[in-house]
Amino acid sequence: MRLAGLIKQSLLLRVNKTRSRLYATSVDSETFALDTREYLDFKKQLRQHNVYNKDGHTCLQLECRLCERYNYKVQPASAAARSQGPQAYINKRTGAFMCPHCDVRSTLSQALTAYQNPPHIAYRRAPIQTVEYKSRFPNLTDVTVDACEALGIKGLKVAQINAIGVKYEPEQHLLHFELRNAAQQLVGEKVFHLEDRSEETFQGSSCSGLLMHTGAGNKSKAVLVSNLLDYIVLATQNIDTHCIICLPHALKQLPQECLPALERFKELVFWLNYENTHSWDAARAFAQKMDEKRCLLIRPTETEPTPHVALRRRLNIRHILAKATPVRHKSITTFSALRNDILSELQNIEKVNGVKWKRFPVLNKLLKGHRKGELTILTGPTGSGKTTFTSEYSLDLAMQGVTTLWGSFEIRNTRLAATLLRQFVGYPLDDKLQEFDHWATEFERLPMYFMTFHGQQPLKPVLEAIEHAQYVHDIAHVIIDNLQFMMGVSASQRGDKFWEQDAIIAAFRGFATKHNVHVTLVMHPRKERQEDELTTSSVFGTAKATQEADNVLIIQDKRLTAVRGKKYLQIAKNRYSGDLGIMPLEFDKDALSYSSSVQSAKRRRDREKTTTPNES
Ligand SMILES: Nc1ncnc2c1ncn2[C@@H]1O[C@H](COP(=O)(O)OP(=O)(O)OP(=O)(O)O)[C@@H](O)[C@H]1O
Ligand code: FES
Repeated sequence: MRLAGLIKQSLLLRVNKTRSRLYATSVDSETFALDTREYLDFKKQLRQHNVYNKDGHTCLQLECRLCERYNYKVQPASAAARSQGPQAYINKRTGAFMCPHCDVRSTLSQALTAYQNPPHIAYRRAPIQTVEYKSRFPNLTDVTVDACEALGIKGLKVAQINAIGVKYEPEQHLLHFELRNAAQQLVGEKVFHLEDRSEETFQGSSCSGLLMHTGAGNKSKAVLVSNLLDYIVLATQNIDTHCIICLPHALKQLPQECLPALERFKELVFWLNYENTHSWDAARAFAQKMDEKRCLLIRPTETEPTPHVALRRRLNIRHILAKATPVRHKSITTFSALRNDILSELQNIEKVNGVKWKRFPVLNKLLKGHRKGELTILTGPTGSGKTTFTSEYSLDLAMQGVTTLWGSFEIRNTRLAATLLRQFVGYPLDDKLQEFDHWATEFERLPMYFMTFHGQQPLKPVLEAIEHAQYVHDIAHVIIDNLQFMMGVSASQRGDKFWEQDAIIAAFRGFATKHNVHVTLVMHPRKERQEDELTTSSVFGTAKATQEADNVLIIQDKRLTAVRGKKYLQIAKNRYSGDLGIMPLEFDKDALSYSSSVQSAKRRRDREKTTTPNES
């Protein structure tokens, strides 16, 4: 009981602390810094406890469990129902946890305890806070005809301005507008002094208020304006495609508490009043804060002035709106758009390094691992074991859960699968057929798929098949053995052949990047004299192949040219870490394996077999 009291007290204290912090300036509200690891842990917890959440443009939206409004015992089971309850927001840049219903803001770690499910027996949720904003203007009336005329907006009727919820304060001769947050709570007010045409903003403990005219229907687009005159002009135009929103502090500041109310919009058009170059910079900063991808701009020009000037000049407001251009081009990005990804990469460097091979520790040392989105080219002389090696290298990854798609154009799928199975088992099954069922059942559990193409194939259907498999089966690794089989028979001229190969490599490069899939291409080298060592330029075709590839692996066979020559795999290009080197390829014919670890395990087993009878 004492513990319960303590927890309740401490939670209340936290909430109160947070509330008092809200009284400070909005600069203070930006001092939260996202701890990426904490954020990822939080998300993991949400997933584990099946808490409704939605990744939005600037915030993670989730059901609020902070206060007594959330009752663990009577929660609706369906996610749809839970998405209707009180929603809280976590700013993805700062990590601030905000609940507009109770006007509470806290840090992630403070909020975390509320999401344990079921909660600790002694845990008590904070009491519900009521958001109470008391207006400074108790004597508001409907807007009068005189007040409407004093605005000086051409053609504006008093009924129109009253219809959008504007009120009039006769004593101070001002127009009054309500500021509401994401939960539609009244949290502040904005006024327009008719005497000197100045504006003022008043907010309560929260700085989350926006002035919003939604009109009829559920709109997914909004126009943002920076002053009340522009707001009145647009809100009285009956624009049925966009909500009209007035920023609370023009271009001076945009507190992060305002962002949750903008989450539902897929498109935000900035039609702002840029008084000076500073305000242009501010607008760009706002766009970044709101997620540039959904922001469009109307640039201040003679033909596209701010809304109330446009109305005065009898310009077509809807035409100007339609001309808004995206802030961001889909092919151009900025460092700030990438910074969270970079941070997350740095914090998860082991994951970024990729999946480690169990059979090839040397490859781990040099390549660091197998990563998605890369293009690997493997080459080597005819019959040197390219297919056998690729088969084992892909099997190793598939055994660790890398979903793999094989495109074997050279050898039939049955033969390839037989090789994979033998490598999986570690010995041939020809004289142990009784074991076949057992091993085949085990093998079937691997996430491996095979394309049914065989022989010469055009690129297009192959890419379509891969794209389908990638979507349906979440393929992470595609192997094409080998590339020369995708080249048309008709391209007999040398020049055409090179061009065609380059085009195929470029297509796979693009595919790897676009779908974040690792593509391994097996290629024949250009014909060179056997005694010459293969180099990256030995890869058949132009330099394009090696330029496009992230990794180039070459099987070097020195057995034919030197008495004590060996076979090894040379890492001739490694874009990720830059480490080059070689991996000896000792072959075990029984297991069709090049793996030193498989071979030493086998030697150990053999030794044990021979020593055991003597011992017994
Ligand atoms: N180091 C080795 N020693 C002996 N035999 C090997 C060795 N490596 C592979 N082999 C065998 O050589 C044969 C050819 O191997 P594989 O098909 O993998 O070569 P490839 O380079 O893909 O051939 P191609 O150039 O025809 O595509 C296979 O039967 C394989 O078991
Ligand atoms: S509903 Fe979120 S804190 Fe009360």
